Amino acid sequence: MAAASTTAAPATCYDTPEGVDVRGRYDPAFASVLTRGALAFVAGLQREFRGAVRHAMEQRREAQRRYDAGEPPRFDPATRFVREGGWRCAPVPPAVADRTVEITGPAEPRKMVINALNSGAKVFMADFEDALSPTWENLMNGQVNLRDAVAGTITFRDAARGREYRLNDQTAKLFVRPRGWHLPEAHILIDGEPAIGCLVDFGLYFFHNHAAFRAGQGAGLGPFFYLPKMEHSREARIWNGVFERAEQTAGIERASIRATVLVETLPAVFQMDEILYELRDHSVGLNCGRWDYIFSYVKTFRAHPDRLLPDRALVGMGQHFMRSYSHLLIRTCHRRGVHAMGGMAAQIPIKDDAAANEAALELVRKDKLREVRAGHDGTWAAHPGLIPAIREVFEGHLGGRPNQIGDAPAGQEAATVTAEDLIQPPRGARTVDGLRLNARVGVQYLAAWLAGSGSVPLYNLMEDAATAEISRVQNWQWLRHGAALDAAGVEVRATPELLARVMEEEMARIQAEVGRERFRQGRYAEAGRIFSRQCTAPELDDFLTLDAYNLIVVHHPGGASPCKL
Ligand SMILES: CC(=O)SCCNC(=O)CCNC(=O)[C@H](O)C(C)(C)COP(=O)(O)OP(=O)(O)OC[C@H]1O[C@@H](n2cnc3c(N)ncnc32)[C@H](O)[C@@H]1OP(=O)(O)O
Ligand SMILES: O=CC(=O)O
Ligand SMILES: [Mg+2]
Repeated sequence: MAAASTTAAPATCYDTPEGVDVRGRYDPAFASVLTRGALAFVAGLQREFRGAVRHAMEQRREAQRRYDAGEPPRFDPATRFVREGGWRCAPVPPAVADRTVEITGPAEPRKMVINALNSGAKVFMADFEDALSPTWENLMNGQVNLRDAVAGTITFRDAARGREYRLNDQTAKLFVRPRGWHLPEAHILIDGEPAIGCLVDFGLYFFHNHAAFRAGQGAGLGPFFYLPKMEHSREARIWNGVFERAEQTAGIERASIRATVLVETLPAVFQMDEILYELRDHSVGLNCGRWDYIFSYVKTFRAHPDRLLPDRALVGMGQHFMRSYSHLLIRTCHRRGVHAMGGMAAQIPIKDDAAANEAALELVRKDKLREVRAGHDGTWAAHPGLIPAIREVFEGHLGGRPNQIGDAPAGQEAATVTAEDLIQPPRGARTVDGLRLNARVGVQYLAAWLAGSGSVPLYNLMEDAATAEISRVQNWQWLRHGAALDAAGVEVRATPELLARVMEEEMARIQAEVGRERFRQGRYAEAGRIFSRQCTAPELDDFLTLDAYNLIVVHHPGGASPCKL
């Protein structure tokens, strides 16, 4: 037997519990969050809840079969007692009573996390979802960033600009958004199956941060979360179970964890009371996730030619179905004593054109004024440069109060919102220019996502997975139903041949805009092929990011398993 070495060799693989295999690249920083204890916690969650998640995903498919057959989403007669009951959610945690402006952004890069926490917003929603491309590097760096942020030790040095980043004395409160239920985490296998992505995001973050968060940011409560893309209250029930299990494991009081659910699918708007009811001890409100909501409208009505959307740029909060959704959400939240959060205006600051910048800011102001007047308690900002204007609108309206949860409803409109209002088709023109813009934006977003960036500025707007999805499914819908499109006064049909021509021209335009070299080195050609295939697929892919996920999975033999051989 060889003599044992006196100096221990540095670890090069993860220390994993029974049944867990980590296939992502080894990195000592990642190993500091992928500890044996944390992985055992994630595995425990997966083992307890995987059956319920599988069932919920099957129920989504079953519901879609009904929508395809002509039955629209509706309020469930079986849960009328929940909608009509006089129950309320747990009181709002004092630490987050004021959520007038929430900045959002990906959990990686590190500099952005520091900027968001220092931005002057009340809350920072750190995103593992729409704004983050779920590469192994992004996810694990994101966990490291958040751990250091909660500890208050996060710093960053931008060597090229000679700039140091560190936290201010006053920072935003942290909410974390894990991925949706549908996304796997292929770099971590549990009992031979890919882990459920959101349980990895939630589990690692909760395990490492619950104590520091409650002692610091949460004033005894927390951690706080945003929960995306749910379609039914049974999915909220699973989250509630996950929270209870986490609280028990950590030995902290029940109802410590709090979460805001994004109402961003059409089926979920008919389930808002039921979702809040399932999470009533863990809830801190609902949010109007407008971009995924529009995406979901197309998905839900994919089989119905009488539900075609107009050009993407025309589907705003002014459309009747969107206004109805926002009013009903506000009324529902306030009846139950929690925040009704507004959504994201897509405009971002425009650096090189003062007039265009002022026009963009004015659109953001108008959007926020509509929200606060309707009764929203707070809203989202995509960029730190928007925060002063948004604060001014919200704080001006609220006059020093942290929220308007207890106010009388702003109008009668919400009291009379019907199922018909919620699904009324949006109005406006459908054009070949709209088809083109969808292609140009969809391809550039997908190229960025494949290269690791999940939120990008394109044509002076913020684009993320939710906005890009609208571009994809709208083109698919128009082609699927041979929509009549306006081309400078001439009507043309949306066909695969038209899309092929448009794609060729738009790919050339993208190359001209980004430059030949960047185009060649980027993943534009690959993104173009994927986007064309998705727009012409006989069956609509459920998610752009699910279809493309395999292209960003990188398995490393130096992960955990070889060390166990
Ligand atoms: C549909 C939904 O789900 S919406 C929610 C999900 N989407 C998002 O969260 C999008 C968030 N926003 C962003 O990612 C960015 O603002 C983008 C990609 C749109 C634009 O980013 P950039 O091109 O870097 O903007 P820009 O160059 O103007 O940035 C200026 C500074 O602001 C910082 N910044 C910009 N946006 C943010 C943000 N959301 N959070 C923190 N810092 C930010 C940049 O880091 C940069 O900092 P620096 O001066 O220290 O270098
Ligand atoms: O997540 C937010 C949305 O609009 O989608
Ligand atoms: Mg969304």
